[in-house]
Amino acid sequence: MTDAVLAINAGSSSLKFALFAMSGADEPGLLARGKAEERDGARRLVAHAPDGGMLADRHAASGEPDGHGLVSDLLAWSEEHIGAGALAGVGHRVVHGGGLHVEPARIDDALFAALEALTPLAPLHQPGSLAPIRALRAMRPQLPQVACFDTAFHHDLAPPVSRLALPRRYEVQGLRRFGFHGLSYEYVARRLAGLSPSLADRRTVVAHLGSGASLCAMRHGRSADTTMGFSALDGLVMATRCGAIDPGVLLYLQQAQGLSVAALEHLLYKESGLLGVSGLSGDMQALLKSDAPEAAEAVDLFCFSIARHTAAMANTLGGLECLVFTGGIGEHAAEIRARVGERLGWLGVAIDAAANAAAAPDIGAADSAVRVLIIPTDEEAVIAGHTRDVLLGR
Ligand SMILES: Nc1ncnc2c1ncn2[C@@H]1O[C@H](COP(=O)(O)OP(=O)(O)O)[C@@H](O)[C@H]1O
Ligand SMILES: CC(=O)OP(=O)(O)O
Ligand SMILES: [Mg+2]
Repeated sequence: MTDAVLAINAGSSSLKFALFAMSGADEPGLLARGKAEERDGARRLVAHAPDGGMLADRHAASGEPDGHGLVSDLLAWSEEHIGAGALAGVGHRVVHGGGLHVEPARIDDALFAALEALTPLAPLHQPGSLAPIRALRAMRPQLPQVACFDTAFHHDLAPPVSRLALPRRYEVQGLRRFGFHGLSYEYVARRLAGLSPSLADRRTVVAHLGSGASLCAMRHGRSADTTMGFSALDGLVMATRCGAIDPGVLLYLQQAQGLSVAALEHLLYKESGLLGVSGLSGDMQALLKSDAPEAAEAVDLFCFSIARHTAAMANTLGGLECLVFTGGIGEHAAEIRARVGERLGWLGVAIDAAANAAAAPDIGAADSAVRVLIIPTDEEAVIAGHTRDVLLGR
């Protein structure tokens, strides 16, 4: 087996991963893809071959005192699969790179400490990004690890897009809008360019709709604007996050209702969004199946929020010529795509019902002024490509 890289995309409760061959080609070759998660006192690792065939479905009882269980399961399985000694390095999605970390970089003590210091900026994500890095540093100090930043794709956003309307002294301290989901947007930008250069030059809004959700106003393969800002709370309504909210609400909850900072953080990141409005679930599939009126209202607010912010992104671009859906909801929820498309009819969006139901790559109606595409994202492929390049020194 040739040398391989392991790409880790860690979330708050699960860890998506993929193994890629370290070929010299532009796109590293996929060897396996899977998920490791820990819930209800048990760990589970599932891996699939590129053709979808099952490679592993392993279960273990929780109880690693150092919390390294998922990572040691993953390392053990990876090395069994590709052969001992064949793992050249591990790449990670690191949600926050702050203003300083843009290029993918080999992780040393100094970089790890710098990324830990950014935790308050992404309290839901940064600990999840750093936990597998910490575990692997302890288990395999010699194994090269590379950080790839979700903020990087948006790093050259400039005022007014990047600016918060706060006193200047805060901007001097580094408070600005950063933007996230950059590895996904980088993948989509590459795919658009691969489809045709003229497509990449269109004024495009990419809707990354997963548990976290954001939009990117994109043109010529670059970010022109995005709905997430200083933190991953801003913009769209999400699974458990509120999205854009009147800051006066936060003052009211603290002043009039006595909510602590910790309680407020929990409310905004974990109890709001689709979960908060439905009172049932933050999972779109569950909400679409539910008969409860609150579930329908949560879905309606989600679609409204996407359309409202798409209009704002179109404003930044000076028009809308292409709309791309990606992420778990964007790729799989035809009803959400249809409802967003209906709301955006005034901007020239028209979705073909049959193409949409079939999740075709191109779902725009024949008379749509806007191209409408579904592009399944692959953050792990982007991580693997960057990791290989860093390891090869290019
Ligand atoms: N067939 C489907 N229909 C509707 N929603 C779906 C479908 N498949 C996945 N989803 C939704 O996609 C979301 C997860 O998206 P994903 O991009 O995997 O999330 P994450 O941010 O955790 O990576 C969930 O809300 C899930 O219900
Ligand atoms: C940045 C972010 O929101 O990530 P996720 O979608 O994985 O929650
Ligand atoms: Mg995601």
